[in-house]
Amino acid sequence: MKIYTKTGDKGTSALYNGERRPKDDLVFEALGSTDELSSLLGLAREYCLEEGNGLETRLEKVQCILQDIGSNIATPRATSGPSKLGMNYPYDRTVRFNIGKTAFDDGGHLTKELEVWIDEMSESLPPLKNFILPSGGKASSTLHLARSVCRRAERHIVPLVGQGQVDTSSQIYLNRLSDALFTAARAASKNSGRDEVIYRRPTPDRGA
Ligand SMILES: Nc1ncnc2c1ncn2[C@@H]1O[C@H](COP(=O)(O)OP(=O)(O)OP(=O)(O)O)[C@@H](O)[C@H]1O
Repeated sequence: MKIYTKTGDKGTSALYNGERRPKDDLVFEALGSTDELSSLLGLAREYCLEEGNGLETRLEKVQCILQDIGSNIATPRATSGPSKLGMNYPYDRTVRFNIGKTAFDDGGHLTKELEVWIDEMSESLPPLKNFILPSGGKASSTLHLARSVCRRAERHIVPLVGQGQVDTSSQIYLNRLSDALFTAARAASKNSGRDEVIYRRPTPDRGA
């Protein structure tokens, strides 16, 4: 089967439940920013490997989770049947994870994993006293870029969660992920032996 079906040429595309919407629908904004975030994490992973900072395994897991969040976004709750949403929808509260098919309810466990990772990394970082500018080598700067795209993905997902189209766990995970990526950027900077560049209030150059 060819990758180009040409069905998107008129500016609409399909969701996982078969529904077609214009490509500027919020759901595609959210899908697009999640996809962009995963692509950036792929680049960050390459730099992490080059710099030998050991962050790449965690980032790969995050990319897999983003894939699940993408499926969650692409399958609006109200207009999707159980065959698309998965076995555990409506959620079975006795089940620890409800990440069957396209439902995304991690019971807080994947988010907790991010918190543990943040706490571990923070232990060996100096306390934050200033604004940090995206900097600190290629891995660090790419992680900062990923962090800012993560926040855009969160902005896109918030209204969809508000409308009941996307699961709340996806939103909570993205919120924690931006903190994890910020901390990972700091850890990568430290590992590369580069000073964090901090914000200093700019003053006019002499003669200006
Ligand atoms: N511009 C876009 N931004 C974000 N997500 C998109 C966009 N276009 C498509 N998608 C999503 O990605 C999925 C795969 O993309 P694909 O390129 O096959 O879609 P298409 O443009 O509708 O089809 P085709 O490229 O074959 O004409 C789509 O089913 C849709 O959910």
